[in-house]
Amino acid sequence: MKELFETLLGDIYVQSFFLGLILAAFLLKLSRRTKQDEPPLVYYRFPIIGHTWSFLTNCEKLILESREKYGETFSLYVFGQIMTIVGKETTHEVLRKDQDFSFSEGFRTQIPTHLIFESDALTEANIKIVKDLSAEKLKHLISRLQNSITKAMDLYIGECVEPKVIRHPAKTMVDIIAIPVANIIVGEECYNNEDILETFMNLKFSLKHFLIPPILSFIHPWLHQQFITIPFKFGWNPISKYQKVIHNRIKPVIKKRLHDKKRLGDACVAPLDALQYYLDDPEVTPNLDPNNVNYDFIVNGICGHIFAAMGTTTQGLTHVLYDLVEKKQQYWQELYQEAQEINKQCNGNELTFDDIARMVKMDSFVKESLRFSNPIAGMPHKCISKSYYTFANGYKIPSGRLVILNFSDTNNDEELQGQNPTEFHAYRHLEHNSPATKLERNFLTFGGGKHACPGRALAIKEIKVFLHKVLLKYDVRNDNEKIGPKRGYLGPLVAPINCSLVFEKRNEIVN
Ligand code: HEM
Repeated sequence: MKELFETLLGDIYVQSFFLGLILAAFLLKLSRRTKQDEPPLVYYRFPIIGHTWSFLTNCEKLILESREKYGETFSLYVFGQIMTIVGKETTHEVLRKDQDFSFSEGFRTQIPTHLIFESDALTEANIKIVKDLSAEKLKHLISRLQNSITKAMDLYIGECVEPKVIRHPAKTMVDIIAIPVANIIVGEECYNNEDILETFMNLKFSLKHFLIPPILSFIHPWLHQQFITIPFKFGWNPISKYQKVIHNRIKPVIKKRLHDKKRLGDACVAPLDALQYYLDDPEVTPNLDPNNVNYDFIVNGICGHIFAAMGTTTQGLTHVLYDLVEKKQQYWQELYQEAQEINKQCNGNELTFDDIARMVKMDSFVKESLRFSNPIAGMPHKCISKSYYTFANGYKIPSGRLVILNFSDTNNDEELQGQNPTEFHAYRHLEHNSPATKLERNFLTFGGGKHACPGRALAIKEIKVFLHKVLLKYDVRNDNEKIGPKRGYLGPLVAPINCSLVFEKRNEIVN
């Protein structure tokens, strides 16, 4: 009895200690104020809740009104933490100063990818691979890219002699894009296996468990971080199933490639894909030992590529496709003519790199559509300066602060975008001779500075080739012309669109 009493008492001490801590954290939050030289903290009525509710339910209004009242740089209090929102003037300062702001650190506060498949060495290796594939080597990949896109379209859209309703276009785009991306990442020998393609299609979705509202951050953001990483402490890994698939498929390919290299020496022609970089490039895999290959490193590298490439490209492609269908009256015929001319010039044969470069109207349409698919505010960057950072506008923020880019401020600005910035004008970028891959102050889809997306040229080529083929082969319309796709936001993010599309084979004969 005495022992039980002592145990309970012990527990009570421990419980009171933690309760006390939580209470202290709450009280601290009640009196939370920013320092004088910090960006202004937008007024809020309810302590603790701060701006959380309006951030989730009407972010557009909150950001617009705060910007009008407090200026270009201001802070909000969301889910128990102060975050600083920067507008068009300061956005590029944040993107440029990679010593002071880190997107990967900011992203990790939402999804702890670093605990699953990332390490600094691997991230650097992957950036190098993508930069190389998406620039110099891209010319040599065009043929494979379009063959695999054609194959994927045949498989998931088909001939459509009779009208075919595609109920979940976003899912179909994932299925289609998985094929060319897998081809370029894991190579021709194994990309076509069903389990590999499923891995490319689904890996990203297995991380959705992390996208829970950070309720514990109301007490302290650290608690939410601890909470989402608890499962890892018990050995759980949401992508282990996919890591196994990749491991089993690439191991025999790697063994054969290394064997061929040993046997043939310089006469061995190295395949062109991301996988080969881990075997050939000392900057990617220093001290590769062919007799003791570090498969985990390569498998995790491939998971990193899938994570970076799949969701972004398919989301972009889905938006562009919906825009093409929605703005059919205005643009379809003109874009179809451009596609037809290019198709005639290449005699209906494979498109070359230059043919794709000639799709200038399509390129501008894609860029405008990607601009319109931007969130209201996003790309959280964590301030990683030693103690604080002073913006060019004089405001100071402490290290650890999350800085969010106000995309609307850039996208709605007439000086940056030209006339009527909030209206969809497909050829706005063509008029300024600004291709979709070009990073400029007025286009934030691919970020900017040293860490700007290195895969953008590849992604844009995939999207353009796919749409070129769609224009030539099909007529596409909304399943329900009257309703059309519903567009909106989920908090600051663009809500996924879902509206069935009908594909029907075109009557005109191409060529
Ligand atoms: C439409 C498609 C895509 C979009 C919208 C997109 C967007 C982005 C953005 C916003 C960033 C962060 C940029 C920054 O920090 O300033 C990024 C980084 C990155 N992206 Fe993409 N991306 C796309 C496609 C791809 C593809 C196809 C690949 C790979 C094949 C890729 C690989 C990467 C990598 C490796 C990084 C990290 C770069 C770094 O930290 O230095 N992306 N992407």
